[in-house]
Amino acid sequence: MKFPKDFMIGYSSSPFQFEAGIPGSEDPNSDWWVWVHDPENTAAGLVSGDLPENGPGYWNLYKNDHDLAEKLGVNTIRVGVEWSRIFPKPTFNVKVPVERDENGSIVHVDVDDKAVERLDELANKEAVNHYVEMYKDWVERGRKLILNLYHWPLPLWLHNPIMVRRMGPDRAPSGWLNEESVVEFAKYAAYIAWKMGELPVMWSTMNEPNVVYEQGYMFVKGGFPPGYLSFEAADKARRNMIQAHARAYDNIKRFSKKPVGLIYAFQWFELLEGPAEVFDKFKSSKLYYFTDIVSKGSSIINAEYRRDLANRLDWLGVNYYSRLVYKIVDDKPIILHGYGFLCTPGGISPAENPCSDFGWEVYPEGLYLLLKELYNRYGVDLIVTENGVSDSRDALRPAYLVSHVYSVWKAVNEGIPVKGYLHWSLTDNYEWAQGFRQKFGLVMVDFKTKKRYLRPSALVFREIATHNGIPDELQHLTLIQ
Ligand SMILES: OC[C@@H]1[C@@H](O)[C@H](O)[C@@H](O)c2[nH]c(CCc3ccccc3)c[n+]21
Repeated sequence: MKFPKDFMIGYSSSPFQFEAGIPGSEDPNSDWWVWVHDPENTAAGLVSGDLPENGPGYWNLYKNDHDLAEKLGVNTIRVGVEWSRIFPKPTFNVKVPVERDENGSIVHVDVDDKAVERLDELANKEAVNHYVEMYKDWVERGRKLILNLYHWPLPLWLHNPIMVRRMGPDRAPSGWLNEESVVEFAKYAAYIAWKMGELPVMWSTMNEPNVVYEQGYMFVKGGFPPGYLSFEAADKARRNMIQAHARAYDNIKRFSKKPVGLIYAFQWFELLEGPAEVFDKFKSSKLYYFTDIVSKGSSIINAEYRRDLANRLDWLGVNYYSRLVYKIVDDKPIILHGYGFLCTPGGISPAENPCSDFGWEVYPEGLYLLLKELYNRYGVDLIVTENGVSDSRDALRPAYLVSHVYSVWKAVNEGIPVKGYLHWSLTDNYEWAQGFRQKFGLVMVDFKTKKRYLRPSALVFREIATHNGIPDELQHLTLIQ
């Protein structure tokens, strides 16, 4: 079972979860930083109390991890740049032309050469140069880099989550709830494309915008900032993030010819029983809303076509971990516990699939079904930009890895243009509100010594990467045929 010769195999990471760990690498200027250090959040059990400054230390140890990645046969990594490191101070004063339509939507932001030069004066040059140094180290090994501009933290001057939680979004810097975030994001995106355009083979504007507004304003028990329950706020954040993606897309294109995509949190939505047409409508409105709009310009809910939002998806990053299982009762979708993300940690689902330490059901079939559905819906190149399992004993991961790679291979073999498989992740890292208790690494990290240790799955991964597919002698591990 071989992939095409230029197939991308590797891992994904994010700045906030991997960079800090060695003294001097801290970035205290983001909403997530203050959020996980907030004593009230810790006392309330919203966050774990673990701190990112005790993390894997990629900011300083990047050469070691790149060496390790090479040894494991990695040819591509998806990484990020932290907005709050680049612009620790507000960029509002760099004025750029903004055009609105009759409804006040931001349809155009024009960040030109003069504007990026002025942003360059505001930028934290030490951070900029360090990112260039880190990522050049990888690219100069003749390997590929995919650069994602936003993976959840916002600069404090844009979003103060403690103030929002205490005083409400109208009397605090409210992040994605405020339309100015659209303009500031477009400026930040343009600046990075101008400054680092030579490094990546492809761009992504955002990682999982849906998780940011769902966890921040709806499922507020998950411990995401600002933990402010409001469906209206979730809607507003979603609207602004859609616009921010589109305006960033336009401005990256001014400074770079590389493809610009979006990395999104998908689950396989499975219907156990009930009318399929009701379920498909539900899926379109829930799962495909954001990507429908940035590819087709409209969605099942927003039928009004937005030319300024359409055709802004050169490629689609698919983050897949598990499924969500529903039944339809009186035309209403009811989610079934025990399956998918609602499984019991360390338990077994009703379908007899094992569940991870995080309580996520192992369901590799879902990745194949999802890739097929996404290609039929959007017709763009796909990359599995995240897939992995929280598994401290490495008991599930060998079969999890081979089975999901098999699902990708099956899709590729049917002509679906999946261009890569990036595992989540190379090393253990800081799992947001969960801190260090979830272990997603192929490689274990001793967070006291920062030493890295290969889990057995790292060797399984190496066999797959160096073989560029699943070697015959590993096919017994796949849970699916
Ligand atoms: O939870 C593992 C990883 C995170 O470490 C990544 O930063 C994030 O991109 C990511 N997304 C998902 C799937 C969606 C999800 C997010 C948060 C909580 C539960 C599910 C899993 N993960």
